[in-house]
Amino acid sequence: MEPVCLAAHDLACRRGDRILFRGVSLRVEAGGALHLAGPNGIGKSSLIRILAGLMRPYAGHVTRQGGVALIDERLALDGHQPLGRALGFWRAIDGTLAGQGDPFGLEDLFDVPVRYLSTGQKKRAGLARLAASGAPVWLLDEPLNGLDTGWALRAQEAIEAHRAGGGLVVIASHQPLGLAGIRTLVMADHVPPPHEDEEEEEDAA
Ligand SMILES: Nc1ncnc2c1ncn2[C@@H]1O[C@H](COP(=O)(O)OP(=O)(O)OP(=O)(O)O)[C@@H](O)[C@H]1O
Repeated sequence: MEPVCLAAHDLACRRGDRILFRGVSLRVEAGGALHLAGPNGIGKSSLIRILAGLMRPYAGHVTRQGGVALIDERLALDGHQPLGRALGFWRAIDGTLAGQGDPFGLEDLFDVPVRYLSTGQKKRAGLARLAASGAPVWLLDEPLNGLDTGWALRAQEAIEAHRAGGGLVVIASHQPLGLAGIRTLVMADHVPPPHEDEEEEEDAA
């Protein structure tokens, strides 16, 4: 079995003229879970994008072992396709097989165009695509947003099953999470003091 691990060393993130965070190091092994916690705008989504390799860090580096799957507020499914075909498109690209059951209760919606799905149904569709991707490293940006209580529990059960199967998860969430042994990265601990940005500009000049 291929090794599965996500690690980051001394990451800093700059957006516009602001350093959002610095000194973020983390390591999540197979079966592990890490919660990114902090208020709106602190940089959780930015960190997830850096971990996914979609954004370059201002400093530091990330190492990934194992394929990565991401969900965030952008639903990567064609809104004009019926849900069944939209999910099938990705199954063909990801090279995964159909017939993994219907853990997100979508079968009755397969003929409905993706754009007509409700917020929670869209979120379930995103989770179904993620689960079908076969990638061991899950990066989840607010995965429970829009889900009712029952589906939020089912989503967390799917995350636990993924971990039990040797996957790992990093989750940015404002919702309480009931995942066994999950660690928390408090983003507020990594916000630079005010005016540090300007000092940095002077150093660079
Ligand atoms: N392209 C950009 N250019 C400049 N600033 C940006 C850009 N994208 C995001 N930001 C800023 O970076 C900060 C962090 O945004 P981010 O989305 O990472 O926060 P977050 O912790 O995920 O917030 P939330 O809890 O609201 O989802 C915000 O102040 C945001 O306005």
